[in-house]
Amino acid sequence: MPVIVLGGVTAVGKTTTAKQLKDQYNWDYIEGDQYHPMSNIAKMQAGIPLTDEDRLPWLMLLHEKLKNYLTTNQSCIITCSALKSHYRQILLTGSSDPNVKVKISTESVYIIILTSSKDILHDRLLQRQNSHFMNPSLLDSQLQTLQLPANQTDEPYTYIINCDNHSQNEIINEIQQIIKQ
Ligand SMILES: Nc1ncnc2c1ncn2[C@@H]1O[C@H](COP(=O)(O)OP(=O)(O)OP(=O)(O)O)[C@@H](O)[C@H]1O
Ligand SMILES: O=C(O)[C@H](O)[C@@H](O)[C@H](O)[C@H](O)CO
Repeated sequence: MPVIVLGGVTAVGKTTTAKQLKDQYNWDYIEGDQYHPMSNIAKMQAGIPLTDEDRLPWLMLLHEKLKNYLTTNQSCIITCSALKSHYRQILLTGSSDPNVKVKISTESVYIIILTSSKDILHDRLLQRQNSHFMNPSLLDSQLQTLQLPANQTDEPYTYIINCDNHSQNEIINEIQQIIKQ
């Protein structure tokens, strides 16, 4: 039973893709943004980038969710930017100590980072700026913070999908291929 974390910078399509997967498979769906403390939402609204410290309690909460789904062998899609390798490690270990080893079984975990070009993201952010808390001015810092896995050996559970020139159905197909492997 897969537990999928959909990551990537703001406006890359995490929520859109998660909702389509939920509708298609009837899997549970956890919208990561709903677990940010209000202080984080206020910072993002004000155009202030989150720090590692700001993100830590949020990542820990999402780790608990992920762990519960894995231990009860239920499927779930979690949206969570998971921009840095260290954040993905926290999602899996529940600890910010890089020396703590992953204790959960990662064979059903798929952290899928969606990517897209800055121009596309910029246009999307401007289009939705009156209906979403995220301040479009944060795009640069999101892209600077994004750290893709160096190689599959370092992060065997992390995958990347470049969404440019892909229809929504093609993105879903790529995810289906990843979880079938
Ligand atoms: N593949 C796509 N093609 C065209 N538009 C898209 C695509 N995916 C998402 N969008 C649009 O881009 C905007 C951002 O999408 P979405 O909310 O899914 O991104 P997100 O990664 O969840 O963003 P955030 O993390 O900032 O909440 C929405 O207006 C959505 O309709
Ligand atoms: O790690 C982060 O900086 C945040 O999670 C952001 O990515 C936002 O929550 C999201 O993009 C807005 O929806």
